[in-house]
Formats: sequence, C-alpha cells, structure tokens
Amino acid sequence: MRFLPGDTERNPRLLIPVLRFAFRAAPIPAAGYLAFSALGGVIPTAVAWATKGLLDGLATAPGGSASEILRKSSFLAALGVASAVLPRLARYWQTRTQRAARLWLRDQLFQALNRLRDITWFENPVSLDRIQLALNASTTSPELLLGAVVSSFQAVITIVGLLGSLWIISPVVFGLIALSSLPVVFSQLMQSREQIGLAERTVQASRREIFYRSVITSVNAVKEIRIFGLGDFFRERMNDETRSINRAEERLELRSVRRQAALAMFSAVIVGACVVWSATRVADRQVSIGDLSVFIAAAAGVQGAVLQLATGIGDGYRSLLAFENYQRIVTTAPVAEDSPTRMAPLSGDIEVNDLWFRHSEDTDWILKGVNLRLAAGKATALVGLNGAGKSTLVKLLCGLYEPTRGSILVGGRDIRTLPRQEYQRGITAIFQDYMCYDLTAAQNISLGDLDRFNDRAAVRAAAVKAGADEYLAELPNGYDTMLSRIFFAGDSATNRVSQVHLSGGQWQRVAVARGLMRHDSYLVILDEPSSGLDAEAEASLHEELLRGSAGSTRLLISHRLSAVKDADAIAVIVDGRIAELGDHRELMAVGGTYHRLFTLQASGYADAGR
Ligand SMILES: Nc1ncnc2c1ncn2[C@@H]1O[C@H](COP(=O)(O)OP(=O)(O)OP(=O)(O)O)[C@@H](O)[C@H]1O
Repeated sequence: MRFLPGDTERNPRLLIPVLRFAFRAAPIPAAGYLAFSALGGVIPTAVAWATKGLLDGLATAPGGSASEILRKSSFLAALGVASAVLPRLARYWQTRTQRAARLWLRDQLFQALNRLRDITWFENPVSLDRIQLALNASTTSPELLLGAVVSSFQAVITIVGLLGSLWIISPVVFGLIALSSLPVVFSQLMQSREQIGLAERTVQASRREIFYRSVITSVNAVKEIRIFGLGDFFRERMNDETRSINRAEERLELRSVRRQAALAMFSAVIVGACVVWSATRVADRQVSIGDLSVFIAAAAGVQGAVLQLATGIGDGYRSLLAFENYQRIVTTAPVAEDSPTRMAPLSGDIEVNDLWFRHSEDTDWILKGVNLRLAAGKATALVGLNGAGKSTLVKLLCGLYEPTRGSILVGGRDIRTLPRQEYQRGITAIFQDYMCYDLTAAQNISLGDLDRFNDRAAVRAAAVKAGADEYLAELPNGYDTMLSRIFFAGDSATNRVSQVHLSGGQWQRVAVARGLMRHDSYLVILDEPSSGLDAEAEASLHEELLRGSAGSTRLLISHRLSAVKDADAIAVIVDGRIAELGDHRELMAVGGTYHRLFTLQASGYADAGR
C-alpha cells in the first residue's frame, strides 16, 4: 500500500534501536536487571567447581581437616543462597524495567499515531492491522525482547562457564555436549518464525474478536443489541473468531512439540552416553569423582542454558519481527510536521483545482476532478445526495486526506507545503459525526481550544452562542457535571449524582459550542451541524454561526436546503464532480439538481402546512 513503506522488507538493524529503549525508558532498573542476571549466569559454573572441590577433597583425604570441609561446604551453601536470591532480585528489576519500557514504547507509538498525516490509516483494514500489531508489540515486546536478550546473555555466561569447565576436564565430553545443543537452537528459531507468521495471519480474526467484544459491551450499541436480539449473534461470532485463532495456535504447537520432542531425545541420548562413559572412567580411576560431578552438572546445566538461550533467541527474533510493525509507524509513517515558528496567517480564496481522490488504487474514485473556489470571507454551501463526496471534500480541505491528484491552494499556497498542524489550527470544523466525550460539560466544550481549557467565561460564551447554556447551567453540578453513562465525575460517593446523559440534540449543541470555542479561524466548516436540532434551534444556530464567523471563509453542508439558500454561493456536487454553481436564484433558474431538490423539500413543507 502506498502509505505503508517498506512493507515487505525485514530490517535486521532493528536490534540496536529496540534495545536502546530499555535503557532510555529505565536506565537504573535496566542496569540492575542486567547485573543480577549476569551474576545468576555465573552461579551454575561456580556451583559445579565448588562441588568438585568438596567431593575431590573428601575423596582424596576422607579424614581431611574439619575446617577445610566446613569452608568448602559453606561456600557451596552460600552459592545455593545466592542462586535462590539472585533470580528474585533480577525479576524485581526486570518487572520495573518492563513497566517503564511499556509506558515509553506506548507513548512513542501514540505520539506517532496522533501525528499521522493522513487519517486513511484509521479507515483501512491493512493499516489498522498494522496499528493493532504495533500496539501488541508495544505491550509484549518489552517483556519478550528484554527477557529474551537478558536471559540469552545470562545463558551465554552459563554455557561459556560450563563448557569451559568441560573443555578443561575433557575436550571429548565438551565436543559432544556442545554438538547436542545445536538442534535445539535451530528448532526454536523455526518456531519463532512460525509464531510471527501466525500472529500476522490471525490479526484480522483477533481484531474482529475485539470488535464483537466491544459491541456487546458498548453503551451505544446496547439498545440495538436488545431490540434486534443481537447479543447471541455477536457472542457466537466472537467465539468463532477465538476458536479459529485457537485452532491455528494448536496446529502450530503440535508441530513444534513433535519437532522439539525428537530433538530433545537426540540431546538426551548424547548426554546420557557422556554420563555413562564418564562414570566408567571413574571406576577405572581415570576421572575423579569431582570431575564426574562437573560432567553431570555441566551436562544438565548446558542443556538447560542452551534451551534458555534458544528460547531467548527465538523470543527475541519473534519480538523483533513483531517490532517491525511498531518501528514502521513510529519511524517511517508520514507524520504531520509542525512548524517551529508560527506560520503567517492564511488569507485569500481557497481554490480546489482538478481534485481527484480515492482511498486506494483498487477502489473507485470518490472525487473526479473537483474544481471549486471558496471566496475569502464568504459563505459557500455544498449540497448533494448521500455519498456524492461532500464529507470527503471536507476532509481534504482539512488536510486529513492527501489528494490523489490535483491540489488545494489557500491564497495561492498548496496546503501540502504548509505545516500541517499549524494549518489545521486555523480551521474550525463541526462534523456531522461529532464526538461525545465522557468528560464534564465544560471539558467537552473547552476541548475546542486547549489554550483556553480553563477559561470558564469563554466556555460559557460558546455555550450561550450554541444554545446550550440554559440546560448545561441547570445540570446538577452545572458545567462540572460529568456527561457520561460510563464514568463518574470522581471517586467520591457525592460525585455519583452528578453523572448525566444528554439528548442527541443537546449533545449536538455541545459539539457546536466546542467548534465555537475557536475564534479567528480562517476557514469554518459546518458539515451538517444542525441535523439533530429542532427547527427553532436550527434557525438560531445558523444565524449565530453566520454572525459569529463573519470574516472567515465558510463552507456549509446541509441536506436542508432552506438552511443554506442564503449562502453567497451554492455548489452542487454530483458523483464526485461540481455539477452546478451559483447563488440560490441562479440555481433555481437553471432548473437542474438544486432546483429539483429544493422544490421537493419546499413542496414537502407546503403539503405539511395544508
Ligand atoms: N473510508 C472509506 N473508504 C472507502 N470509501 C469510502 C470511505 N469513506 C467514504 N467512502 C465512500 O466515499 C463516497 C463519498 O462519501 P462521503 O462521506 O464523502 O459522501 P457525502 O456526500 O458526505 O454523503 P452524506 O450526504 O451521506 O454524508 C461514498 O460512496 C462512501 O461509500
């Protein structure tokens, strides 16, 4: 896909940036984790040599000095204590590192998501899969990757120590045990590759499962779920998705258990042969009892450490592959850059030149060469049937989509060349699918201008203009009332009474008030802001919006043509093209689509009045 660069490439240089996160996120815990793990890695070798020392001491001089035996056995006991304590200390620092790393990684990801230049990332199944995988990676990678790297590091210390000991005592045993360990490493790598493939294959199913789960528990969906009896329908679908993921996982697990069991048997036979051979040599007195104890400790220890290393490499490899999705979004996705200095204020007409847009190469064109001029300081209405492309054009004007072809110029400057976030700060847009935030009434409004988040007078003034003040002021806690069905305003019992839910039209006025918090906007876009309002409210809202945003360039979208007939210009969009342009009188005289729609609506009102 055009907005997912490097989709098919694997990037082997990921390891360094990935490892850096742990030390960036939590330097002291990461150092503690590493240090205690390294010490833990030395213990098995130290125990093997301490055991050999004690056993050889006892075998060669059974009646040796009590103090010597006490010293050696105490040392062995101390090592036992260390081996019991060190993993717990390492675990403590590991958990702290992971917690900090998870927060850091998720924050980086959400910073990137918040700055994605193009909102098609959130409307496309492929990119949504990527985002889901990246989110998974930011949650699981710190655990997997850090655990993998540090436990591999620990395992390497153990393996080097034990194999080094074997090399000193018997190069033959060293060779055999080292050889027996290799297949385990390869098998683990293979399993990791299969697991990442499985995660990529099942991401759609797991996103669908999340969707069904969220529908069943959603406060917005519960009415329809009850009325249409959809609860079991969605539950069954959710279970089907889980079952299909489970089946795929079980197939993989079965394959890997078979492979690993065969390899483990191979290793066990070699290790067993080594032990038997060593034991016979003790009998021949060619090997000391202490040496035999080192063989046995090393054989078991190396096997364990190799498995730990192989698992570490496998987990590390798997999380590195998963991490690619994360890295792609955090480092390579096109983001909206912000200007370090304030951009010169925008002025002049907005020109839409031969604008074409489609969501991807394999979907239909939505805009097919739109040409339109929005005169500076004037109100232009955009009307058209459902699906004609009005909201798509709005998103392009807001810089939320990138034009596929053509351009949008503001005062002669292509908006693609303007700092995106700065450009968007100059726009007020009230969308038809506005948000209802589970926050207080005041917060719902002040989100429109974060610079004035605590400016209660400005919030109230915006609410008055939107016709929301009279009912917001009457709420149990006034503007501090929580507008939510899912959260209380606070934890205290007294706050529980202040939680309120508004009607659709009341919510819409809150959304309008949010839009009105922005002042001096260069462009004001009203994408059907009044569809949920009663007629009286709609009339006063239009009047207020027209008065309040005088001087701004305005784009009004509405299916109620009576609401936009006084606009300076009216553009009719039909199937992705501007089919008619003029003021109300001109378009009525043309006798085209506008005339037909207006007459239809007007006659409806006339009939109703009879
Ligand atoms: N994310 C998307 N991916 C693919 N097609 C889309 C997407 N969003 C909208 N469309 C399609 O684009 C076309 C135009 O949609 P748009 O929302 O711009 O129409 P509209 O004129 O605003 O309609 P309405 O009056 O119903 O709000 C529709 O055919 C719609 O199916």
